[in-house]
Amino acid sequence: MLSLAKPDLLRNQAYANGQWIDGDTGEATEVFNPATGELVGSVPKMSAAQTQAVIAQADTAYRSWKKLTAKERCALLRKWFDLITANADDIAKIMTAEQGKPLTEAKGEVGYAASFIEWFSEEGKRTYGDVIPSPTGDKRLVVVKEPIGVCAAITPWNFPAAMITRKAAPALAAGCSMIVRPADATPLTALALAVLADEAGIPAGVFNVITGKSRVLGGELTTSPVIKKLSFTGSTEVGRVLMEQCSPTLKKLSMELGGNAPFIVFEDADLDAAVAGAIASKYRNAGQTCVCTNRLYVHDKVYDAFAEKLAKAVGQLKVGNGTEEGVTQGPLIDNAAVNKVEEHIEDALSKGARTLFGGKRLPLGDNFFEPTVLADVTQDMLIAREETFGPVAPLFRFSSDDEVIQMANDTEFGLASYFYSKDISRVWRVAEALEYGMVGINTGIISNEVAPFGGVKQSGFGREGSHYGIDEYMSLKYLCMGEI
Ligand SMILES: NC(=O)C1=CN([C@@H]2O[C@H](COP(=O)(O)OP(=O)(O)OC[C@H]3O[C@@H](n4cnc5c(N)ncnc54)[C@H](OP(=O)(O)O)[C@@H]3O)[C@@H](O)[C@H]2O)C=CC1
Ligand SMILES: O=C(O)[C@H](O)CS(=O)(=O)O
Repeated sequence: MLSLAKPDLLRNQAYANGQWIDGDTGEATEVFNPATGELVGSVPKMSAAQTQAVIAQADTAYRSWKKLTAKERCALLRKWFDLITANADDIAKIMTAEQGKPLTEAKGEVGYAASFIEWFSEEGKRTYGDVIPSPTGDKRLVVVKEPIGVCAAITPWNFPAAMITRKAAPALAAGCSMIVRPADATPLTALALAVLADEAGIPAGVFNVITGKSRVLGGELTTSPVIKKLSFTGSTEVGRVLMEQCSPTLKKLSMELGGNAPFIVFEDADLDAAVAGAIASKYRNAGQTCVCTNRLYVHDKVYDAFAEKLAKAVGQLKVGNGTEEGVTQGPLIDNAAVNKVEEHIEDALSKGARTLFGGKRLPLGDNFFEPTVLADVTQDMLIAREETFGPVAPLFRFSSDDEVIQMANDTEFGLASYFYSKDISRVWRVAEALEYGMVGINTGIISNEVAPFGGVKQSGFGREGSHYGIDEYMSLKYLCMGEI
């Protein structure tokens, strides 16, 4: 049993229209600790009819919520931010129990999640429109921004708090209501956020967390004409399905999908900095983030030195239960994730790659895998084309800028990319040539609340965070006044 300072943060009911509710299917989804296999909690399986009722209630709530001033809405968001910050330790414990990430990372994610609420509690007061100089003397032209309406979010298990607030905060700040359907594996963190939204005084029906079968609830959220916006974070495959389901009702969409990030080490790179950046980018959340480095391209002249340094640094990582002191890598989310890691490693080795470190499951539990470094990896291997979503760093060689840019761009994905070089001319040339939504230059960590997060190509579209993020939840209205 989790030891929480605020035990009522751990819920076994869904939260809708300001009420804690059971599912009318009479069934529940159990939530298990990926490190120990222990039961952490359970959540109800709501029905399609219940989901439809939540959508109707969220529509009613939206019509009142949008009438508050931005300042009034943002004051409530600020209270939510303050409560999350005050309860960060408890939320982190719940997150580590259901997702597995080390407590230090979980605490960091709670701060990251709260930062979106803080940011949009400020941005919400700056949704400025335009006054346009009229082309004719008898007219006056004005553009105003308006909340788009009832919104839905379908979120993944890898960031159980931040992927929710990165969507709910701008939506609520803009004057929308929001229905979140979190992943079955990690619903408890989302429900803890709902406890605090309720305590902050966010009105009933404005922020809702529903639980149940993804296809059943997602089927209602994507097809209801009342839902005007869907924001999804997850795999590209599912993103395509949801986009198709949303098309009859022409919803506004944000799609934060899969990645295949290149990490390029040029011959003039600071190798120690590059190793630190590679560790940060590759092994965060045990490699289970969409912006994790998936391929490392190292110039021939520094390949051996970098490989040796990286393997040594990876050997310092401590794998274990996220609640243990000093653990830097927890378990993967489930056995399927471990199987995918093994498949990528076995394929690479069978085609000529070498293991520099790791490469095996750990006897700590079903979902633990060694942080791994592979050498002599080539573009024909699975690991070059598919997102591993696990703690494996494959090293590729290159000998020229043109060659590595071609290899880095040789993917259907375009989310995050990284490179290390001290040559300012090369920095600009490579940054402009990389076909990605985000480029980390001499850093492996690029995510924050003030910058636009998102991708191109098959990594999706739309931007989250930054001053762009709130426009995803608003629409423009043009007022044309004649007879002046
Ligand atoms: N671009 C980004 O920011 C991110 C991208 N991803 C990508 O997602 C993948 C890993 O995350 P993962 O959670 O497994 O991704 P999935 O796409 O499988 O799941 C994401 C969410 O969608 C739900 N879902 C799945 N199928 C459907 C459906 N048919 N209808 C409605 N909802 C559905 C899942 O529910 P449930 O799990 O309960 O079945 C989950 O809540 C990787 O490819 C990763 O790169 C992940 C995180 C961030
Ligand atoms: O879902 C993810 O992987 C996150 O978007 C990555 S980040 O925003 O935490 O970097």
